[in-house]
Amino acid sequence: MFPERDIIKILKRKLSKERFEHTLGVAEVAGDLAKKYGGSWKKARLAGLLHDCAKGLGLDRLIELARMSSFSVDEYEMNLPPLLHAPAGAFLARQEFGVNDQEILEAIRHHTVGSPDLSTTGLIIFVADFIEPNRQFPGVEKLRKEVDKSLIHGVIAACNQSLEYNIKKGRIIHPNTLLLRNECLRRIQ
Ligand SMILES: Nc1ncnc2c1ncn2[C@@H]1O[C@H](COP(=O)(O)OP(=O)(O)O)[C@@H](O)[C@H]1O
Repeated sequence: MFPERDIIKILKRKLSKERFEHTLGVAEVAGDLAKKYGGSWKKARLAGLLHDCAKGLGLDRLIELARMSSFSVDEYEMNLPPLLHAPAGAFLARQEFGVNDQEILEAIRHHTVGSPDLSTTGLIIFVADFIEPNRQFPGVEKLRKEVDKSLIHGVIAACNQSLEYNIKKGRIIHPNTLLLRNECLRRIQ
């Protein structure tokens, strides 16, 4: 696996300026959340750095990478192109960046819609993607406060945000976001 500084150099070349800054923001917040909530700082940072490594690739390439990925890609993802950079990213993280740690790869693979059995690193990346400092959307401050309460409260609020946003947009909803929300609600009851 490459050292962090080499990964950052490659990402700077591959990603747009905004996406690169978002990536650094997610890595920073993910590291802080790992310290606060007992995850691995190193895994959280690496998963944060690499979570969007496939963002910006064309649809054909995304489909190709997602098909090659050892992670299964479901019908929702195959039919919703904005979701494909997650499984494609997990594939690239292993092939191009030499990441073999399953927890990091799964955090990347599930970062967009979530999954009911996410690890601590997976939960951290899922929320960090919403609250990193460059994110500005109505409700982001409220979401940051929920993350301050607990990681699980933060994940529930992030699922709510994502579900409400995608419903308002009239989109087909990937059910994993709802399953993750239910699982987290069960954990705090
Ligand atoms: N459960 C879901 N069902 C359908 N689309 C979703 C779901 N969750 C997220 N999305 C959509 O997936 C896309 C990619 O999300 P994300 O990777 O977080 O994008 P970005 O980092 O560019 O904001 C967004 O358009 C988002 O609305």
